[in-house]
Amino acid sequence: MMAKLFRAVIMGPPGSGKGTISERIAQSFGLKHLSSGDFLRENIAADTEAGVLAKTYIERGLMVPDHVMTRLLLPRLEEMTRHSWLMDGFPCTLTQAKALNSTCDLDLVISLNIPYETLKDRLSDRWIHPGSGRVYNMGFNPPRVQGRDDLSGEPLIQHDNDQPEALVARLRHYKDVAKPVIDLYKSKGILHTFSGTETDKIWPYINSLLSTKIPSRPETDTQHIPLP
Ligand SMILES: Nc1ccn([C@@H]2O[C@H](COP(=O)(O)OP(=O)(O)OP(=O)(O)O)[C@@H](O)[C@H]2O)c(=O)n1
Ligand SMILES: Nc1nc2c(ncn2[C@@H]2O[C@H](COP(=O)(O)OP(=O)(O)O)[C@@H](O)[C@H]2O)c(=O)[nH]1
Repeated sequence: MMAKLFRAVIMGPPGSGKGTISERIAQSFGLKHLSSGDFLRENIAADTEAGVLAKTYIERGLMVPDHVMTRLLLPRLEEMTRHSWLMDGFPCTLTQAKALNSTCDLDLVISLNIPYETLKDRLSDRWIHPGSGRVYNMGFNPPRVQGRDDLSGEPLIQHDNDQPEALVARLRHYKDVAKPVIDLYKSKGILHTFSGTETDKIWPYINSLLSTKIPSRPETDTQHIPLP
């Protein structure tokens, strides 16, 4: 158990490597990786009231409204009183960031800055294991057996909104809504931006930054936990 709890957020456009880097951080530093997208999908699968509502937006390629996101996520974060965590995919908007701010003090925000062409290439080749949120890429980190998750052997899927037609609008939207969030974290002095086209080249910088902030000893029970 770490002496001081550590709260971090990772931001970046779709395909920027938030999930991939979050997994590495979780493994190296023992933080819980919390994924808002996985949490939404679980709520949808479980037909919860918020999940049913969220689905109507996600199906249309829209962002889930702030009040639904905060109602879903903040109570879960408030319960995480004994763990250090890294939140991936939330906050997306200034309203969400302000709501998160009133719940907890963040120690650090990582922002990924990746060129559009790179995002497009990666996402058209992204495969996901829906049960766990594990992410593959046919070139970068292919599954051991094509089309199957390494651990469960279950089939992998692709998201429709990862295809290039949907991506331009998603990226434009990300830029618009993320700008004030990034400015907020910059003004708080907790923003760290990393730019590049390869996760393996960005990772050492993130790793060394975090090494100065938290002990690099993995807990035994970490890795990716979708929020319950
Ligand atoms: N704060 C958030 C996080 C997610 N979503 C919705 O949930 C979907 C799935 O979330 P996630 O898995 O984080 O997004 P991805 O589509 O995988 O995007 P990314 O590539 O950034 O991971 C998003 O497309 C969006 O509709 C949202 O509205 N608000
Ligand atoms: N080719 C390549 N693919 C990568 C790299 N980093 C991540 N990916 C893949 O790109 C896709 C998007 O990464 P992901 O972590 O899901 O990004 P997120 O949308 O920001 O969470 C996934 O299929 C990853 O496996 C990289 O450096 N090179």
